[in-house]
Amino acid sequence: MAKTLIIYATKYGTTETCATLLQKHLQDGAVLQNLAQQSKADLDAYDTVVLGGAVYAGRANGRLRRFCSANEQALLSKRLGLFLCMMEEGDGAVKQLEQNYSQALREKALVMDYFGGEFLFSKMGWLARKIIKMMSKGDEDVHNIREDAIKAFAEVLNR
Ligand SMILES: Cc1cc2nc3c(=O)[nH]c(=O)nc-3n(C[C@H](O)[C@H](O)[C@H](O)COP(=O)(O)O)c2cc1C
Repeated sequence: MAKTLIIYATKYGTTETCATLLQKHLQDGAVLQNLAQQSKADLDAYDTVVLGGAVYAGRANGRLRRFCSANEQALLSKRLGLFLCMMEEGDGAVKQLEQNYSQALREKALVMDYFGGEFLFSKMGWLARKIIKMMSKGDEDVHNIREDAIKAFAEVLNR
């Protein structure tokens, strides 16, 4: 039985890409769970749980936030990893992690990081496309996944 469960929420697919990259770097054969397909998890079956989602207008994916608050007690008994996808970097990204995961989860986490993000225009609805086009001053897809951070995150959990 795999010992690690990676639970994630995504709107445009980037968090899923990052979760899959993380799965490849984890040694014990982690299982992926998309909260849009299955919103409840059998946490008893795993000793390590990774939570991930993306930030939109300063807030993490609602499915992820709801899962974290509904399962906080169970999550606090696990080896825990927390990540978020976003375009912000540095201090801004650290602030998003602090604002979107509870203090209890952050204190319990063995590892917490941001994995970067992407703008994938073909996957956005018209409103998001319009807003992001204005913000990024262009309509070219942007790929900014921090693969080194994903690898380093996995290495902590592999110890
Ligand atoms: C409508 C919209 C709002 C966004 N707001 C933010 C934001 O406030 N801060 C940020 O760092 N990134 C923001 N992003 C970037 C997303 O976090 C990034 O596109 C991420 O890769 C999306 O992940 P997903 O494909 O898993 O949904 C936004 C993207 C969209 C489309």
